[in-house]
Amino acid sequence: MESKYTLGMIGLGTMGRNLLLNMADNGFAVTGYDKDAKMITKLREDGSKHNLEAFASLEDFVQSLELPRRIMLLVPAGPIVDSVIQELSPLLTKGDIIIDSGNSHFTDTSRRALELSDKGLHFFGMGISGGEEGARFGPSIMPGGDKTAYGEMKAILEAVSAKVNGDPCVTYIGPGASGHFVKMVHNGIEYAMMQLLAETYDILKNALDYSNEEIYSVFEEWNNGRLQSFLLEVTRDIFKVKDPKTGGFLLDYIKDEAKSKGTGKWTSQVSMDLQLPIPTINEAVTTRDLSKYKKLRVQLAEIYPEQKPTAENKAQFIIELEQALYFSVITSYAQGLHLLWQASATYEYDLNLHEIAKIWRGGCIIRAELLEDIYQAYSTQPELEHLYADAGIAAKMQEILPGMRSVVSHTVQTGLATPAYSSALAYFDSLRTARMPSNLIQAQRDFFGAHQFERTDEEGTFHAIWNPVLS
Ligand SMILES: NC(=O)C1=CN([C@@H]2O[C@H](COP(=O)(O)OP(=O)(O)OC[C@H]3O[C@@H](n4cnc5c(N)ncnc54)[C@H](OP(=O)(O)O)[C@@H]3O)[C@@H](O)[C@H]2O)C=CC1
Ligand SMILES: O=C(CO)[C@H](O)[C@H](O)COP(=O)(O)O
Repeated sequence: MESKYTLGMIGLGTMGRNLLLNMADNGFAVTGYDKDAKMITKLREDGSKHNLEAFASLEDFVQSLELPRRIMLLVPAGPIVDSVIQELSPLLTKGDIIIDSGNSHFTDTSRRALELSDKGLHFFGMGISGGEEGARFGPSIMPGGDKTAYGEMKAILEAVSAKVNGDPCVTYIGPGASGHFVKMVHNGIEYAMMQLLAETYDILKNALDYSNEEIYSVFEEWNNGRLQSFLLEVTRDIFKVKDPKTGGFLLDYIKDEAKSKGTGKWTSQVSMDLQLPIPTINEAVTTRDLSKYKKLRVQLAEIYPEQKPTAENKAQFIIELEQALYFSVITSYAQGLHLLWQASATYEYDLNLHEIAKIWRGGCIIRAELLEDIYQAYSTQPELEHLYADAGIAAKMQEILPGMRSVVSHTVQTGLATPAYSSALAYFDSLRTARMPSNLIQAQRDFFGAHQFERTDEEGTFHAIWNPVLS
């Protein structure tokens, strides 16, 4: 068989099929393989219009590829990736490249890279964001790992990625599993923004008594300003979709129990391991989990009935709500980027935060107007530890802080649950506290467990006799 294809895709579902079509549109000769015969047929039908082929046999698929072979996986993350690699690797030649573009856990990626390098195969983990439309017309791409392999992929990735001001939304992220790590944190920020928008919907509906049409208009207006983002745009559009079955709004017929696939949870787990707090992202993960306790929530709603959280001055409240959302969105990015800052040092990823902000400006789910400011902040201060410390961001935070306090005060006073908003404010207030009450925690630990403490006026560790019974 003639080896004429530049890249082969395994997994022709939502992401794989669309990314392959994107590559074909960009002039690359590409081919696909899937264990599902329907997907092969579907791609073959597309193949008549594009420069691509699909194989039903893994052997034929592998033989059709030029050397070194570039094989991308877009199959469900987890054990399926291992089983595909196991089936595939005996068919490969030293120097071939496997690119895992799914949402794999970064520790799996580190392990797979080691296992495959023992066999002389290059492996790199690559995050892709943008969903179906992004994959088809231009995603944001986060490749990490083997730099030689990246060199072999660079031209294809730059061609298919989204572009902002002509710049491709792809960059070499760093060594090891850094690509998958950065994609995981991207998703953590995604969870926080989605939760904030859900809470905003709840506030507009319950504190302001807004209809779905009115909520659409508010989101439309905000999306024309500094809050412009892909997530606000799709959220806005949800408020005009009607249910063909009932004629009502589809949103009103969707169960209030949120699901997840794991990337948000992993972000929270890693942040705990690294002791780098990201409470707003954690709240977003936790609140999805809490939503599943529907029966308990219904029972407790009867025991603790809610008071009507109506806001008095609606015109003023809506201004403050826009400020509070902006404050919380800045905080979500700040937490994610702070986690990347810490991970870069701990895992020696050598991350370039300004490059990451740059490639998140287009194609991905968390693309937003704000990323332009974030990109500028990290461009001028590559060593910036925390976004809050940037002068431009600090000026914005100072201006919108009163609105943030006013909204959270209202929801707390009236019992409207806003876990992400509340945690964003508590995080901000803790981080801007020069002297925290943590001295008391240290005293408590030393009192009951002789865990020792450090003093403000002398180097060293100390233990005190707090309890005369033990003296
Ligand atoms: N959907 C999205 O918006 C995004 C998804 N991702 C990630 O991309 C990856 C793929 O997601 P997505 O495209 O949505 O998933 P899909 O389920 O739509 O597609 C996966 C495809 O892989 C096939 N497949 C499963 N096992 C094998 C195998 N052993 N050999 C060959 N093909 C196989 C599946 O077939 P079958 O259905 O018969 O099992 C299916 O056609 C996941 O890791 C996901 O988390 C990343 C960014 C965005
Ligand atoms: O990677 C993505 C976008 O960037 C996926 O759409 C995301 O994984 C969805 O996650 P979940 O199902 O946990 O909400």
